[in-house]
Amino acid sequence: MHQALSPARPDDEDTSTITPMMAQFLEIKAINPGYLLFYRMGDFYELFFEDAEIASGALGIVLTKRGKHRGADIPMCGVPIHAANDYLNTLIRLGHRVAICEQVEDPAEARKRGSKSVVKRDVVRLVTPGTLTEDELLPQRGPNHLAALAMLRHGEADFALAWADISTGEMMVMDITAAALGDELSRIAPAELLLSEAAAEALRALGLGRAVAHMVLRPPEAFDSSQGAETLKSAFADGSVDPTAFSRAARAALGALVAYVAETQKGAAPALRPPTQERVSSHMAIDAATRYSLELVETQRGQPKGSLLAEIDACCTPAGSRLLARRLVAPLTDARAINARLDAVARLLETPALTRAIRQGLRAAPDLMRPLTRLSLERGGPRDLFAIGSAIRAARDLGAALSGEARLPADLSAIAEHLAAAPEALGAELLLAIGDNPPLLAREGGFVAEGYDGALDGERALASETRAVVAALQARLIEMTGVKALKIRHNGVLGYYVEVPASHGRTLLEGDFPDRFLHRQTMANAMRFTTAELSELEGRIARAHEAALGLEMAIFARLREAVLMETGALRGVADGLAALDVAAGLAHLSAARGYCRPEIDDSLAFAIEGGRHPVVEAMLGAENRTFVANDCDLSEGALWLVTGPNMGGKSTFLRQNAVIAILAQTGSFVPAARAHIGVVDRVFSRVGASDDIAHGRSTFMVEMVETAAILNRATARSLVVLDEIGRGTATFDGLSIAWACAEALHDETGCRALFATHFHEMTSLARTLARVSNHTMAVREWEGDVVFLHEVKGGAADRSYGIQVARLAGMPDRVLKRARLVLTTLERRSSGGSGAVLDDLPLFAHQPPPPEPRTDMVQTLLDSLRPDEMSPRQALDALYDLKKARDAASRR
Ligand SMILES: Nc1ncnc2c1ncn2[C@@H]1O[C@H](COP(=O)(O)OP(=O)(O)OP(=O)(O)O)[C@@H](O)[C@H]1O
Repeated sequence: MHQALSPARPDDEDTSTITPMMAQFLEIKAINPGYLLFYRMGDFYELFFEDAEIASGALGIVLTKRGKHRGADIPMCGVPIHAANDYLNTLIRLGHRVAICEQVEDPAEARKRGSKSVVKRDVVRLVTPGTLTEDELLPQRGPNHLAALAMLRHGEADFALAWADISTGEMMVMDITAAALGDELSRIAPAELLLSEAAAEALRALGLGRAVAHMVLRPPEAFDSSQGAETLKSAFADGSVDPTAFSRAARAALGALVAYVAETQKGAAPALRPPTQERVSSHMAIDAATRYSLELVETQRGQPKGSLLAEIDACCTPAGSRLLARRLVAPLTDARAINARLDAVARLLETPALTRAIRQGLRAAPDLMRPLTRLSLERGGPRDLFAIGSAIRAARDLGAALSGEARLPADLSAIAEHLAAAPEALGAELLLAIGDNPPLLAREGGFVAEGYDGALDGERALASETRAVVAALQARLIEMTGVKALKIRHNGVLGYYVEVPASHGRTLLEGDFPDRFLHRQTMANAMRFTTAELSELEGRIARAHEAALGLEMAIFARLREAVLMETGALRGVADGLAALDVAAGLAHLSAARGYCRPEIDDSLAFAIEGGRHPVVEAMLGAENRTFVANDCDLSEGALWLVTGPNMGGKSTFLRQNAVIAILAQTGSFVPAARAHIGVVDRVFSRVGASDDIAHGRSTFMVEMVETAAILNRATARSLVVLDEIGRGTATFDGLSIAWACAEALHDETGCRALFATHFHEMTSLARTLARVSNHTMAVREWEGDVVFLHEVKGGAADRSYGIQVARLAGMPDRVLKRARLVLTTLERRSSGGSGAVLDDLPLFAHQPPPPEPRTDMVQTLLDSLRPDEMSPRQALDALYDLKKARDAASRR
């Protein structure tokens, strides 16, 4: 958590020994505790004291020193302005927060106050992980959330979580219980979480002390609900937000969030949207362990590539990808809403030419929300205006293409309406006004297209006509002075000046010329003069430049204002584009991968025919291997016990069914031949457990904690997918726990469940529990090897084939032989009915294995020889091989 980085305060200082600049630094530093201070000096941001030490370590830049403070050197390091974003990026990723302190007056003004005076500086912005707006600093295809957690205590603690993506202006809020906090924090994945010390304490007590990497402690008063209501009222001065519509906790969370945004953006108003209220029950609950187990948005190694999201994301725009990511981690639970999304995908699938055209149009549509936010924060530039213009044009075209279609499903016609409302005139004006390849920032000018503004064109012409004017003047002066080598030149010190070779200098210093030519410099071989005419020309050009820049800035301001006036419509357009991109992307994916439309209703069905795992299928496809499709029917609370060898495809089968449920409720078609799913309220998947060293919990402990959570939270509507519960402890303990869990899921929860186990004893549950049935992964034995068919069939596995799998893995022969011996003994004993097999297991009566029969290898070699087909050379080689084999056998 963030603390003040430097305790130094100006009033602690002996001010007589510190320079005015250092005094200014310390003052600014003191009012921005917890931030690394980027202190602007010329073309650098400098950092001092502890900030410099932290930054030089984090950024790998040289730590130097500058002057002394209380007798000690002041550590310093600096980053050049032009590369500041790269350095900021690194610091923010490491969880630091940075205060950007700029010079806020012209150094000339400061000089007027005396030679020792310091240029006024002020913090213009606080950069924190959750409040980024620059494209270079933001994740391209994912959201960047800032969240605030408010906690009210009356008996039980009541929480509310508010979160926003500052770069797009979306803001959400949710009342939430302590039990649901972990799931929601992991779904929202805030880049930064604001909370009070008391709420942080509560999170720690819930085992969520590390649920968010960057937590920022705020004082308790930041979470005052009446203050929160006031903050909301003034942030949405148009009355679009009624604070009484939210609970007390929600007002507190929203207030803290909005106030922090204002504080970090230093009063520039970000284009936040009125908050949307979410309810925990409106989406399928997927806890952190399930998200991890199913590799929804990243793999278990933390890579986006290889995740389910990466596999199904066929979107053409970053905004579409962001929306898909949001939908995938929060699938819907309302069958009607899910079907509405599926209708849109189905319709686009039926009209491939339209879908192709839409996707092409989307590729030409730049991101709309991030430029809009930057403009509203006064951080935008011509490139943002141009992007908005292009997006409007693309939206109008797409809207027209959609509206031309008959009988559009509801979701698509809502999208078409949003797109048709794109402010056409504004879009056209922006594209007319801004020239090609516009710069990021407006300050240098040169971005308004030629022909857009007559007055601007006039000023520009004047500035560019300079060359001709100078040439004419030079010719006149040559004629007047008779000095053929006279030249008009320009430099930064003199501006425009006349230069003549030294030998002609005298000419201009005599007669009437000194009235006209003012001597300025004598060089080794030239003399320089200025003239009134040249000064006037200089002034005119500078004024033309200034006037052109002034006109451009006025045009920029007017266009920016016009864009901001349309914020509401543009948000609708952005939403429409993103939703269209998701639907078209999913239609494209379904066509390419042969997905089917799932049948979704409020029943308790879960019937999948020919289901596949999208990621494993794609991976196998890349190697020209085929995925074996499998059926699964868990309707009405059925529990499938799945046994079978390792590597047989159990984990894949378990995961694919959970993934199909999630995809279906996200509104996507699914990798199956047919799927009928009654809405699932929660998915729990524990496949491939890992230990949690960071929390000091062993694999077994993690598994037990997670299984306990499932038994406590699953309902009859849930889908539970469990892999090898109880394998991490002694056989009988493990078996007993697995047995009791299966019974509890069947008798008490009654949920739809897949339960994979290596305990073959459990298969007898099918005889006593009505909805339990046995299934196994088919294998074939061939010449002592095991071949996995990856096919799920009814019945129990007869053996586990562990030793064969170990052999495939390259386990040494000696060890395999010994294992076979142990296995045979164990099997003989247990089938003999003796309960106490453990005491005299061969584990404790280890005999070295009998030596290999000497002839084995020699025999094999001999058998393989075909003397009639051998050349003399091959026969000789075979003889050597035989001798070698005999020697090796006798050494054993
Ligand atoms: N249905 C399938 N069709 C084709 N190949 C498959 C199928 N299912 C799994 N495989 C292949 O088999 C490999 C092993 O699958 P999986 O990890 O699901 O096995 P497992 O039985 O869970 O093994 P373990 O118990 O050791 O974790 C996969 O990486 C994949 O290459």
